[in-house]
Amino acid sequence: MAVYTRLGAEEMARIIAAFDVGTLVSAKGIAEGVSNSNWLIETQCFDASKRFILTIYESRTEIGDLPFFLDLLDHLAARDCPVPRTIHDREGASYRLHQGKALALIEFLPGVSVSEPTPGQARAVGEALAQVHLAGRDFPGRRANGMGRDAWKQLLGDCGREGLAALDPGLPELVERELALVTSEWPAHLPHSVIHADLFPDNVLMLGDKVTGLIDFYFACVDVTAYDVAVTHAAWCFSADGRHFLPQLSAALLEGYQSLRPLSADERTALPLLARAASLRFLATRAYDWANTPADALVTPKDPLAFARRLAFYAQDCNAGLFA
Ligand SMILES: Nc1ncnc2c1ncn2[C@@H]1O[C@H](COP(=O)(O)OP(=O)(O)O)[C@@H](O)[C@H]1O
Ligand SMILES: N[C@@H](CCOP(=O)(O)O)C(=O)O
Repeated sequence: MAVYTRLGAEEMARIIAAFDVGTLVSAKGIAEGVSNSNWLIETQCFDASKRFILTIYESRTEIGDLPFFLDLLDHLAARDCPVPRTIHDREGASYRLHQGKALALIEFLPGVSVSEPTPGQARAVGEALAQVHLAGRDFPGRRANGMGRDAWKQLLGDCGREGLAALDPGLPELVERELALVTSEWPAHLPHSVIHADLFPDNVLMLGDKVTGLIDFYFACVDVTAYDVAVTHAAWCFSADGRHFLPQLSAALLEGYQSLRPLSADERTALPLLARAASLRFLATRAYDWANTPADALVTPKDPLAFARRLAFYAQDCNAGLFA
């Protein structure tokens, strides 16, 4: 469930009236998602019925970052990437403030998030990711990766050796070794670009093999481009529990990506390390949330060990050639 902010019907109608989208017909809270509050909004504009997503940004999204995220959506949409456009209000602003929180109205896109992707779907996601990387090249916005190496160190440090060992006795040693490795060998020389940084299946809307929407750009930033390929690989090419690597999905994802943006030899060489880094990043947030989510919270924390298993997989010598 992700509706943290309660809005009465009249209040919702006043919010929607600030946009030139017709009159409010219905507003349904959306259960999926964990970070922000989302509603599916239906309006009537002359004879046409229209749908939008209203998002109220909660504590994890900095208001100062919204121009980067929302301008990026408009930039990518204008270059035919399958991302939702932001609906600007009657004064031309991409977000508004409401009782101290920011809110935005976003184009509704059709499609569903798949939970057991096929190779055809993985290929399409690889293509869509490359499309974003290429279309983002002339985006002028800048945002550092707030969930980069320093953040992983902080989050994993906060968990402590005992906290990690409570999840799995071998975890402290694995984390210590891998954190030292990815920090000392981080390939800062590789090309940078705008990256999504969280392109999991639940952030991709699809109809059959077609990507109809890439959503949830709220970790987007400028970072090593191939790191985004590694994040997407870790997110899509394993069973959800991380126990099984799915080689057909891996081949299809990389093929789709490279059909639009071929990886350089240096990027391919760095991908095994970047995949270990990507696994650490999600292990870090999940381990932290596992220990720190209050028991009565309306959110189910995600399993950190699913990413510890991916990390152990990518770290095996026999898998170093995975991206060759
Ligand atoms: N533009 C959109 N079009 C259609 N559905 C959307 C759109 N944006 C979000 N959603 C729906 O809202 C849910 C939560 O959105 P998301 O941005 O992932 O929230 P959170 O940031 O809380 O994770 C998605 O799983 C999807 O069902
Ligand atoms: N994709 C991350 C969780 C990020 O949450 P989101 O709802 O904002 O996408 C994970 O799986 O750990």
